[in-house]
This record gives sequence, structure tokens and C-alpha cells, in this order.
Amino acid sequence: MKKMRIMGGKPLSGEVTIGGAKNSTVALIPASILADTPVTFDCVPDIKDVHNLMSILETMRVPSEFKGDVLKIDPTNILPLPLPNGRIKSLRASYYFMGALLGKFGEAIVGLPGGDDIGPRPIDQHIKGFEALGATVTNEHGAMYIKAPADGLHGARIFLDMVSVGATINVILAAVRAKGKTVIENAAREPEIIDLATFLNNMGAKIRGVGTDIIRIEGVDRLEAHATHTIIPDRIEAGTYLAMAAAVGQGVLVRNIILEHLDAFLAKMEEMGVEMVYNDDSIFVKPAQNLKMVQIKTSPYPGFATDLQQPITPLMLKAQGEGVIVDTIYPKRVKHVPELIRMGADLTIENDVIMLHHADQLYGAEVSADEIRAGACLTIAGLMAKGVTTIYNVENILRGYERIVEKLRGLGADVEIIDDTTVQSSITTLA
Ligand SMILES: CC(=O)N[C@H]1[C@@H](OP(=O)(O)OP(=O)(O)OC[C@H]2O[C@@H](n3ccc(=O)[nH]c3=O)[C@H](O)[C@@H]2O)O[C@H](CO)[C@@H](O)[C@@H]1O
Ligand SMILES: C=C(OP(=O)(O)O)C(=O)O
Repeated sequence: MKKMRIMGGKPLSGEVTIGGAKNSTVALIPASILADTPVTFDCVPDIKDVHNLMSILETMRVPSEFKGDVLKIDPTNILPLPLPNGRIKSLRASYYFMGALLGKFGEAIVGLPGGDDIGPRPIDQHIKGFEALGATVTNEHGAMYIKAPADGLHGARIFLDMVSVGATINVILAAVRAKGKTVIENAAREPEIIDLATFLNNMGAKIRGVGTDIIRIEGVDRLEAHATHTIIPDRIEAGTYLAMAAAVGQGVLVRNIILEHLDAFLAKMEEMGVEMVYNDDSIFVKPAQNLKMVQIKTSPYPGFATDLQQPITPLMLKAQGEGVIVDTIYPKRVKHVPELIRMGADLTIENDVIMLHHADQLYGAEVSADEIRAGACLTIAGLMAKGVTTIYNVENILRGYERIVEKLRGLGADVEIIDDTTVQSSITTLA
């Protein structure tokens, strides 16, 4: 178990560089098994989800090597072994092995995924997609058994009942080698889906329309990688550092950003009165003052990302007036609220609506990062607070924020991660 200790109150300055997108990478790694050749990715973030996915690959005899930010995967001798449990439970995106194994072998046995505890996360739309392609799907003791018909998967028209990143990606992975044409309607439009399709198309797939809500896929027989795929920057990590820079910065440059991917977030920061200088692929955040309170409603891309509602919350606490946050995607995504209250913030939740008020000062406290973005929120709050903040369950943060201590120290923060065998008892004390 690990905990993070932050001595708050230090102004941050300098620059920080954003890594490759977690939510692209965690789809690209399972997608790599569809290839008939070795594949190489660069700009791969050094996060726990990547290491867990590499372990899952290893169980199928797929060797992978991660050096610097380059990840090489050789799926040419893959064994289609069942993945009922183990590391599958350690992250959400392990469910992409359902679509990828089904697409490659016509069969997949994959345990139900883990991932962040952010409220109910059903996978009915993934199953509906697999079934539309001709597969039979059963749930046996918490593992999904998915099987294509004897003559293989066939293209189909699939209208997703709600906009789902995971279901859109899983259907793409299953359909990319199916016979005939698949059309996904009401598809998600996230940049990470475009990144995945770019990787697959460069290997010979025929996926058209990604980035719109209608995706058309013509199945192909072979997929061969001829070049390294560079992963897009992580827009959520970028948003986290931008919010942090506004909250505790004395002038911070955030590098490696695709600005268009952050339109809704940047518009909200501007509405709050944060002054930023936009460059081609970086943003300079000026010290923020006289912030205005705002209302936030999350929605699928290009709307305000659910993954950024918690990281922007500490910044909102600096503004005057009453703020409102409604997460329409995960209404129960409120793990940060009781922890911020421990730190002196004034927040309430009524009918899944978070209401918050200006806080003159936050105070260091012992808090728990019960999911990744709650952890990002508490990290920013800890940097703003007076005194020492100790964040437990830091593993959740390390799932998706690479080299976070190094990056924060580079900006001047006083922060450390401590491996602590006594942490378990500290959590019990907290409860
Ligand atoms: C690895 C990854 O990329 N994770 C992201 C992905 O998660 P994930 O892909 O799991 O999220 P989805 O886009 O699928 O979920 C969107 C909404 O649809 C619902 N739903 C989804 C599928 C389904 O079969 N049935 C159903 O009801 C979910 O409960 C949720 O309310 O998108 C989320 C929403 O932007 C982000 O918070 C996560 O960071
Ligand atoms: C919810 C998230 O991740 P996951 O879907 O991997 O649990 C997230 O990145 O905020």
C-alpha cells in the first residue's frame, strides 16, 4: 500500500509535459493482439494500467517490452487462453480483450472488469453489439463467455442505446475482422476512439467515420503493422495540470496538449476568469485571481468530461458564490466530496447534484483516493491546503498519472509517495 504526503501552500511554477493518453493506451494494447505482426507504440504513459495489461498479455504468451515511452508487443504466437480473473479485475479496460479476442479467434472468455468505483457501469451495450455480430454471450460465475457462430462474425447495424466509449471500442475490435460491413450508430466521438481507429487503419483496417456518431467498418482478413503508432496526449492529465496550475500556480506551462481535445474544459476555465496563453501544443496558465464561480454539467465528448469534474473542483472552491456540478454520465461519482469536507470545504450533495461554496482556506488532512480522479482532486486540494495532507489508496492515482511525484516536484511541490505497510491500519482508523 502506498500513501502520498503533500506539504501544501507552496506556489508552483515552471513547466510540465503531459504523457500519452491512458484511455487510448488501454484500448490500443488489447487491440494489438488483432495484428498479424509485432506492433510498436510510442508516447506510452508509464502507468499501472499499462503494466497490468502487459501482465494479461503475458498470460496469453504475448511478450511485450516497455522501455522509456516505447512499448513493443509481439502477438504473433498468441495462445487464445481464457482470462476469467486475475489482473482482468485490476482495471476497466481489460474488457477490450472481449472484443479483441472475439475478433481474432471467434471466441473470448473474459472476467468482468474492475476499474474505478464511480457508480454502476453496466456492459449491456457491449453485449448487444457482440450479439448483433452473431455471437452468443453468457455470463458464467462472473466471466463472459462469448462465441462467434461456426461461419464467423458477420457485419451488422448496431444502434447504441447510449453513447458509450467502451461499447463503441469493443464493437470496433470485434467487427474489424468480421465478414462484411458493420455500422455503429450513436457511437461515442472521443479522441481516443479516433486514435484507436488510426492505429487499426494504418494496419489495413477499413474504419470510416470515427469522430462522428456513425462509424462504418468493412471487415478485413489481415492486419499488419508497418510503423510505430504515436499515442495522443492525455487530455485528462492535461486538464488536471491546467486546473492545478490555475489553483496554485505562479505561472505554469503545460506542454504536449492537443488544444481542440480540451475545448469544453478550456471554455469553463475561461468562464471562471483563468487567463491562459494558447500556443500550438502547450498552454501557459497565468496566476489566477478573482475567480468567478461556474456551473458544470458533464456529457459525452465534445462536452465537459466526467473525468475532469473532480480535478476542477478544488479550483472552483477558490471562486466566490455557489457552484453546481452535475455529472450526467456518472451521477454517483462523488467520492471526493466527503474527503474535501474533511479538508474544510463546504460541499453538499442533493439528488446527485453537487453544490459547493467558496473556501477561504483548505486544511491538510488524512484522506482517501477512492478512485483515480478523486485522487487527482485531492492532490490539487492538498497542494492548496495549509499543512500536511496524506492521501491513502494512492494506487488509484498511479493507475493513470505517470511519474506524478517527479512532475509535481518539477513544479516546486513538496510531495512524496511512501510505501507503507502500516497504511492498512491507517485506512481503518479513517473510516
Ligand atoms: C478506459 C476508458 O476509456 N474509460 C473511460 C470510459 O469509460 P467507459 O467506456 O466504461 O464509459 P462509457 O462511455 O461506456 O459509459 C458512459 C455511460 O454509459 C453507461 N453504459 C455504458 C456501457 C453500457 O453497456 N451500458 C451503459 O449503461 C455507463 O454506465 C455510463 O453512464 O468513458 C468514461 C466516460 O467518458 C470515462 O469516465 C472513462 O475514463
Ligand atoms: C473512470 C476512469 O477510468 P476507468 O474507466 O479506467 O476506470 C478515468 O480514467 O477517470
